[in-house]
Amino acid sequence: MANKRVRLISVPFWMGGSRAGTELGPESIIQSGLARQIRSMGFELVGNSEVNCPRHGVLDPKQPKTKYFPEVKEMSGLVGEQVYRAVMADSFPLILGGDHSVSIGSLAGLTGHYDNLGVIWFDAHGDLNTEETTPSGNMHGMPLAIAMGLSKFKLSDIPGAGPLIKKENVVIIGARDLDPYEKEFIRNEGIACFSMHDIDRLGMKAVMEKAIEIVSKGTDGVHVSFDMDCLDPTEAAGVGTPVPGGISYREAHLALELLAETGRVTSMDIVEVNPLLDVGMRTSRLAVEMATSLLGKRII
Ligand SMILES: NC(=[NH2+])NCCC[C@H](N)C(=O)O
Ligand SMILES: [Mn+2]
Ligand SMILES: [Mn+2]
Repeated sequence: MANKRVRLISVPFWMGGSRAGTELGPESIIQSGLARQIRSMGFELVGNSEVNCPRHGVLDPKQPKTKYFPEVKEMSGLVGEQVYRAVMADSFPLILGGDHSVSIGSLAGLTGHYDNLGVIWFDAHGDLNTEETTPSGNMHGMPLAIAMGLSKFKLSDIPGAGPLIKKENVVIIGARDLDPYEKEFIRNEGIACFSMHDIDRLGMKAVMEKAIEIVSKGTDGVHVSFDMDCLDPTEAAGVGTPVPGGISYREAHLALELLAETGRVTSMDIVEVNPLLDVGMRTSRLAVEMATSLLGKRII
């Protein structure tokens, strides 16, 4: 990778998933050796900051379809600011969640700089729900919809955010638990979604080649959003919404190694690690491996 400066941005936030534990994710990932490993790969760690996001919230019974909305919005603004600053200082933002609503902030900050950002969304889920379609009211099921401008709450409602993410610049990888509206939307809008079926059928190498082609076409940056629940729960148990039949350890490494080789990835977030649900620190350690693989770590 060309950019040798990495900035770690910790976001201890849980309210997008309405379940405590993901606020402990960043600390646990760092404790698993992330900074040391990044440095030993020859990167300069230019910062390691924590976003001062809301830690507690009160559920508003009148807003069951957008739980903890004020907190999610506040967090997104704060994350966006730090991500934007990192990009402007010519460093690679590596954002540690937190639940997946953290990516609303990542994308707000990134679009402040990139006009035509490509996004690869590794996830068991689509995260394409809106306040109209959500089965849970949990906002970690909505970030991709918000980023594309499908919900009432739009990326552009966050100060500093730039243009919405374009549908043709998005690729979802690892999906296996989509809600009815999400399926319909993916089909009707022709969103590139490589489900577990596609990974089984084509193999991860072919899937990644197609995905890379899609996010590279005409884009000025590529963001990788890595929801740890894309992985099989036997590898990554420490997530709030595990779904059987996920991406294997080797498939995940291959995917991220192929992305690293392109030299086009400009930012990453790693989300949904919940140390309270983990087996030891396995999921956190795996998160470190995912990050270093994307940054270019190789076996030989
Ligand atoms: N980032 C996640 N883990 N999202 C899970 C979303 C689950 C479900 N689709 C929902 O909207 O509630
Ligand atoms: Mn997700
Ligand atoms: Mn998920």
